[in-house]
Amino acid sequence: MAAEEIRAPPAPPLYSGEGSQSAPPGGRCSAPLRRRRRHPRSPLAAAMGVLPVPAGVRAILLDVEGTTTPIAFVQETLFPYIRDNVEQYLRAHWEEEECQRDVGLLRQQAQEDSGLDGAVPIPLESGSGDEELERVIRAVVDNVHWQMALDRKTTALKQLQGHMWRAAYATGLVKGEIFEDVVPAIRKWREAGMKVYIYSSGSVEAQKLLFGYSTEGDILELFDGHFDTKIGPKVESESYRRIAASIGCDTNNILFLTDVPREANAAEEADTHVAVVIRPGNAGLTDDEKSYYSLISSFTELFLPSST
Ligand SMILES: CSCCC(=O)C(=O)COP(=O)(O)O
Ligand SMILES: [Mg+2]
Repeated sequence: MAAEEIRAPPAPPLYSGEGSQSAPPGGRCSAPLRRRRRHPRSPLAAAMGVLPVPAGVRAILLDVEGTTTPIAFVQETLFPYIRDNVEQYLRAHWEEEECQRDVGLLRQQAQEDSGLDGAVPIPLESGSGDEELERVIRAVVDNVHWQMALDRKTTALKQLQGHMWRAAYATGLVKGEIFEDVVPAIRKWREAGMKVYIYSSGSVEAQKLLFGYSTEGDILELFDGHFDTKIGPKVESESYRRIAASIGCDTNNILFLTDVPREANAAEEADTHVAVVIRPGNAGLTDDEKSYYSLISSFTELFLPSST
C-alpha cells in the first residue's frame, strides 16, 4: 500500500487551533482514569517483561516524538532550527508558491486564534514596497515564535516546519534520531506480517525527512504509510477511526504506541489498542496512568506470538 494512498481520507474540516497536546507546565490535563484496563498483562508476561500484542492486531501505529525519537532531538535540534531560521527562510522563499501557501495557512490559523491570549495576527500584504513586506514577514515570524512557545500542533505551523527542515536534512546539518530498539523491532514485526504506520503531529513531509535522513540511514521502507494532523488531531477519537478506514481495517486491529496519555485515551475511546511508551526525557505519568495503561520502555518488549 503506497504511503500517499493512505494519507488522503475524505477531507475532514481542516485541523486547526487544537493548542498544545503536551501537558501544560505545572500539571497534566488528563482526567483521572476510572476505567478498567481492557487487556491487563498476565502475571507471567509481566514477570518476563513482555507485552503480548493483542490477538487481532494487524497494524502498529507509531507516534514519533517521545516514541521512536527522543523528545530532546525535537526540542533541542529541530525546533531551534525553525526559530533561528524562519525569518531568513521567509525572505529567501517569499515569492514561491509553496511559501505563499504556508503563509496563507498561517494567516487563516491566526484568524481562528484571534481570541487567544498573545495571539499574533498576520496582515494581508496591502500594496507593495519593502516596508510592507517587512511588516508582513515580521508578523509571520512573531506568529511562528508564539505558536512554538506554546508547542502548538496546528497543521499550519507543522506544514511550514516540514518545508523548512528540508534544507537542514538535505545538507546533512541534521539527522533524524531514532531509539536503537526501533529499527530491529519494526523489522521483526514486518517479518511477522504486521503493517507499520506513523501518526505524528509533525507533517508527513517532516516525518519522511526524519526517517529518510536518519541516524540509521534511509528507513522509509519500514513504513506502510504516514498520517499527520490532516487526518485530525491526535487527541480526538475520530482521527483513529479515519486512520483505520484509510488502512482498511477495524480500529481494534490497530495497536497505537505513544508517549502521551491524552492521545492513548483518544485512541482507546475509538477501540484501538494502546500502549504508552516510556523513554528517557518523556514527561512523567501519574500513578493512575501508570497503573491503567500498558507501558513499554523499548519496542523489544512487544511480543508477537508468531515471531518467536
Ligand atoms: C516528525 S516531525 C518532528 C516532530 C514534531 O514536529 C512534532 O510535533 C512531534 O509530535 P508527535 O506527534 O510525533 O509527538
Ligand atoms: Mg509523541
